[in-house]
Amino acid sequence: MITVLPQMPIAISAGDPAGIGPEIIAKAWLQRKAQALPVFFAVGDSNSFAAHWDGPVRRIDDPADAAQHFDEALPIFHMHDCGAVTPGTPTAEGARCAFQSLELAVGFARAGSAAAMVTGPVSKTQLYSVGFTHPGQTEFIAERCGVAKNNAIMMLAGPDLRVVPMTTHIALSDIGSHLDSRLIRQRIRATAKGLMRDFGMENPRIAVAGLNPHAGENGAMGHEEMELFLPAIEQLRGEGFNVTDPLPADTMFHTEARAEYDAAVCGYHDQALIPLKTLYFHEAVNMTLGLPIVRTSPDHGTAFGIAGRNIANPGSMIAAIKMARDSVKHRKAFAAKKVATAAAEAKMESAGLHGPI
Ligand SMILES: NC(=O)C1=CN([C@@H]2O[C@H](COP(=O)(O)OP(=O)(O)OC[C@H]3O[C@@H](n4cnc5c(N)ncnc54)[C@H](O)[C@@H]3O)[C@@H](O)[C@H]2O)C=CC1
Ligand SMILES: NCC(=O)COP(=O)(O)O
Repeated sequence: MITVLPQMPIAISAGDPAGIGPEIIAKAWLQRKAQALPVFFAVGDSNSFAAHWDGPVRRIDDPADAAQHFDEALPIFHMHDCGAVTPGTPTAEGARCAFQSLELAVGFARAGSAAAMVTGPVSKTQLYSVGFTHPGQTEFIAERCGVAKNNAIMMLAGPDLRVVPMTTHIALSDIGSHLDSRLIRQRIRATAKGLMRDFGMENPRIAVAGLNPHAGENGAMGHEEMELFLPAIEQLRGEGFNVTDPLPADTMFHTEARAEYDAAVCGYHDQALIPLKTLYFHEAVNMTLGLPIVRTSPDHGTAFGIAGRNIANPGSMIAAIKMARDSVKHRKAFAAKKVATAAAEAKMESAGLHGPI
């Protein structure tokens, strides 16, 4: 007899209840069939969804029940009542709710009761005001997963462009003191490994953006490229990674240039995110590489200014759900390949075929 296992759902933290998170999750659910989306459930206060949407919801208290309701209603793992929600007007109670839904969704993914997690948009200002001490969700999730923050990579991915900021949510004036050769090596190495594991690439091509105009113009416009970037790049090439020299950042994002690499590793947040969001705002996904779990997110924020008006575009949320699903598949294939390679190695070993000929 064939046992049909229930579909493992994806957990989506609702984000700030006063932002567009609940609306885009609901709109993604409405498009579940047209977009062939996998089963997912929201994690949050089911009442806060009612402030944005009057469609069908079903409270669940076990992720395993999401699949049986998904056709008829949006499954919501209801945490507790988070107070009155006015779209567009964030509150401290709402921020605590967002924090808690994030924590719960990480737990579901870590426990294996969700196949992956997608995070709804949160406001950093709001989270900081209720005691959130991490720069962003990326670092929080990394910590909860026991991953050093430098090995958790924020990658934003659109149809033909993936970007990684080596420094994330810090002031421009602090970038110089954060960037060193070790961080550059960690970021590039983890990016390449993440592309292999989460995107099924064999030998990813990494383009490195110089920090200074014209990538420093041989030291005339800055020394970081020669003193920090090149030594790190040389070492990574020695380890077998496919990495460019630092490239002038202003000319590496046009159509033909993008075809030359699989990910652009950039010095700082806006150097990476401006080209990506300009090209693909409603299609791009924020994905954390280097975690034991799969985590994706829409590329945009809470958009308080349009919350409650039913005009939020769910494109990036839908892309985030699809990317999470695809990444789970890639990870399974990657793990299977590793097992097959290890088995072949063991066979060679036992047949005495290893060692010098
Ligand atoms: N992944 C996350 O949780 C992120 C959170 N944020 C947070 O969001 C808050 C607001 O940040 P902003 O810089 O204003 O960025 P934002 O992405 O919330 O909004 C920027 C602009 O894009 C529009 N917009 C955003 N998403 C949209 C959508 N799905 N459909 C239609 N229009 C959309 C907004 O109305 C606004 O005009 C901040 O507190 C920030 O910390 C920002 C980026 C990512
Ligand atoms: N600008 C990207 C962003 O804010 C996402 O950060 P995170 O909360 O996913 O770490």
